[in-house]
Amino acid sequence: MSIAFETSAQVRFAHIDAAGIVFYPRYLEMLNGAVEDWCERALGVSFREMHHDRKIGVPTVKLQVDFTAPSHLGDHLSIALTPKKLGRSSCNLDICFACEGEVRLKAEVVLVCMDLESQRSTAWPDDMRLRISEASTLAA
Ligand SMILES: CC(C)(COP(=O)(O)OP(=O)(O)OC[C@H]1O[C@@H](n2cnc3c(N)ncnc32)[C@H](O)[C@@H]1OP(=O)(O)O)[C@@H](O)C(=O)NCCC(=O)NCCSC(=O)c1ccc(O)cc1
Repeated sequence: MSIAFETSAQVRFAHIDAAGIVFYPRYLEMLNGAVEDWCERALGVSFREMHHDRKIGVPTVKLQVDFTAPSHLGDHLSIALTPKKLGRSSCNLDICFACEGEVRLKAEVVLVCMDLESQRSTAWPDDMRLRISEASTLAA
C-alpha cells in the first residue's frame, strides 16, 4: 500500500476571485508548494539545496486536474501526495486536496528530475530515489 505524505495550505485573500472561490492557478501554486514540502520533508532535500547546491530541478511535464468542489477564504486544506510510479528520471504523483473530508481537487502529476545546466532529464540521485521508493509501493 502506498504511503501518502501529508501537508496543508490555508486559503488566503490573494487566492480567491470575484466569485469568492479559489482561482484555479492558485491551486497549482499550492500544489507546487506541496511538492516543495514533500521534497524537503519526505525526500530530505529542500528546493534551495536542490536548485542552488545540487543544480537540479523537478519541472512538471504532465498535469491532470479534477476540481471537484470550491474552496473559500480561510479554508484549511489538507494535501495528500502519493508517489505512484518511479522511473529513471520521472516520478508520477497523485495529489488530493480536501477540507473537512470533502475532496476539492485531485491531480495526477509527472515530475522529471532535470539537470539545470544542460536542461535535460537526469537520473534521480540515489538518496532521493531511495526515499521515494521507501515511502511507497510503486506500480513499476
Ligand atoms: C523536462 C524535460 C527537459 C525532459 O526532456 P528530456 O531531457 O528530453 O527527457 P525525456 O523526454 O527523455 O523525458 C524524461 C522522462 O520524463 C518522462 N516524460 C516526459 N514527458 C512526459 C509526459 N508528457 N508524460 C509522462 N512522462 C513524461 C519520460 O518518460 C522520461 O521518463 P524516465 O524514463 O523516468 O526518465 C523536457 O520535457 C522539458 O523541458 N519539458 C518542459 C517542462 C516545463 O517547462 N514545465 C512547465 C514549467 S516548469 C514547472 O512548472 C515547475 C514545476 C515545479 C517545479 O518544482 C519546478 C518547475
